[in-house]
Amino acid sequence: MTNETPTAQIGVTGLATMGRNLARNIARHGYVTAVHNRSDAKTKALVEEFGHEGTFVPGYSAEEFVASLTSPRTIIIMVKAGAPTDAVIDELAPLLSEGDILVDGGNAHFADTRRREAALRERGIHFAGVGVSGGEEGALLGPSIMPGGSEHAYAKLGPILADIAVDVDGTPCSTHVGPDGAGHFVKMVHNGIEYADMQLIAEAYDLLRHGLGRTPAQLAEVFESWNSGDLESFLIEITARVLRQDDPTTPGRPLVDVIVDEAEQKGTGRWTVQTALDLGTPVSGIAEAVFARALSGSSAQRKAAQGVLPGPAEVPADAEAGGARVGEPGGEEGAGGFVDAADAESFIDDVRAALYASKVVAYAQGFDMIRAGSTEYGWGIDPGAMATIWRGGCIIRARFLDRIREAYEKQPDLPSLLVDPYFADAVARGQEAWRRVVVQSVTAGIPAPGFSSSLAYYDGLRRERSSAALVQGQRDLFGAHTYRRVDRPGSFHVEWGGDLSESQTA
Ligand SMILES: NC(=O)C1=CN([C@@H]2O[C@H](COP(=O)(O)OP(=O)(O)OC[C@H]3O[C@@H](n4cnc5c(N)ncnc54)[C@H](OP(=O)(O)O)[C@@H]3O)[C@@H](O)[C@H]2O)C=CC1
Ligand SMILES: O=C(CO)[C@H](O)[C@H](O)COP(=O)(O)O
Repeated sequence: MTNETPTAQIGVTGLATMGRNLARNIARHGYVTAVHNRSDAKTKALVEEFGHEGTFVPGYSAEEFVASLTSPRTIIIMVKAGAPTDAVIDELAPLLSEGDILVDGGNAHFADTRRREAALRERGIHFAGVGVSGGEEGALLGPSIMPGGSEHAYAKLGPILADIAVDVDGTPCSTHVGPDGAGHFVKMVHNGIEYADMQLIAEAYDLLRHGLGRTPAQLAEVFESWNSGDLESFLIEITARVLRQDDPTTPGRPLVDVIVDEAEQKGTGRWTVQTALDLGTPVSGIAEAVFARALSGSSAQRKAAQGVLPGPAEVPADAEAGGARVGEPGGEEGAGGFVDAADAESFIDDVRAALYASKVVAYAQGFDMIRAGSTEYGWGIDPGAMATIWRGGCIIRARFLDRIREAYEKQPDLPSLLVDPYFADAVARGQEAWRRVVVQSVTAGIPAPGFSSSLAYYDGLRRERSSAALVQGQRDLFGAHTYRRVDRPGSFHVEWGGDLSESQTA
């Protein structure tokens, strides 16, 4: 324990990729920053390498770290989600006093945040679950921040977070989301949308590669051109960078062709889908993205199916392989694709339209889920404010978030983003192309679950009658589960095993 007078205005514990850069960002903004990590090496390295960037106060034990902070203390935890976060809270909480603010900036499950907030509130400690997005660079230069927790905690925390968040058009990408788990809930949905967006871009790439037989570097140009239109976004920008990159060990061989084609996941996309199932919100685009990652990783099943399950007979073998066999350079422009060279430009336009429309569906589903979560937990989340803070800093930052913000500003109770006049018109203009792309993907045997499920969702929303009437009839027949009628209120049942008369049950 140190006897020195505490000087640090804020502390960060957990100095790996995110915590280290977040601490540097805070210190660069003039805050005296206490830093601590379970193992000392990271603390020492931070102070040695970046000590000149601001005023850091290293703490080599939890006691020393806490003692270096002025009261009421504010501490940001930036460690692995789950048990490590609980371990850090358990170590810090006994050292804290009433009125101190403990912030979890990791990717915690919102239910854990609710539990932790309730437990710490009983001890007079304000616990704030804060979503942070932007990766390593964002943490340093300005992330998008989704703070949850009490108004009291936010009154102290808000100005610091606004200082370190990225700024778009004079507005910081940080705003109070709502109490207890609201911030981590919104961060989880952000990540679910991230999964969907990445899956859709990957499908667009797959279709273009196999449809046109172009090299990844040639496709990088397509994505670069898309990035100056309505698809402009961080994920499109980095897609072009990845596709342009050669294997550092073999110049001329595209990096994307030597990366193992099994997508990993830390869990936030899966949590989004699990939570959506509980809330009854159809986030089919996000679910397809999670399942596509799982299928990519089902190596035993994939290996067993290859060479056993046939693809479409009329598609040239070259197009199925897409000139993308590991170790081979990509095909020449127009060679080996399933699209005629003369139709290449219109195919590219169609894929762009399908990507845009599917992306609108993914965001529409994500925003529906935020509304459902907010209603369920009484958080009072403002969807337009979430679109505003996602415009910069985060992984899903995109030009069209401005349009989403405008849509919710005009109509805060918008039933679906898809019915906002701007998006309804944009999707309507692309829907024929979207349908053509889904048909082509099916015909060519190239899976595009994101494109096709988003289109099915769109059709499911817009059709006046759905096939669910038959499902209700089936449920009533086998289980007397009853159905509602279009022409009368109440619940009804048919005597299926008897005289087929209908009775009203409620
Ligand atoms: N990486 C990213 O792009 C993003 C990450 N996040 C989230 O931010 C948090 C930090 O992520 P990241 O920087 O990548 O680091 P990691 O998720 O890899 O976590 C490493 C840190 O956790 C600490 N830690 C692990 N177990 C324990 C434990 N039992 N007790 C105390 N400390 C422990 C490590 O300490 P030690 O050095 O001693 O091992 C280290 O400081 C995570 O919750 C992550 O999900 C959020 C947005 C983006
Ligand atoms: O939180 C993030 C960005 O906002 C991380 O990048 C995200 O956790 C990556 O997730 P996964 O490893 O599951 O793809």
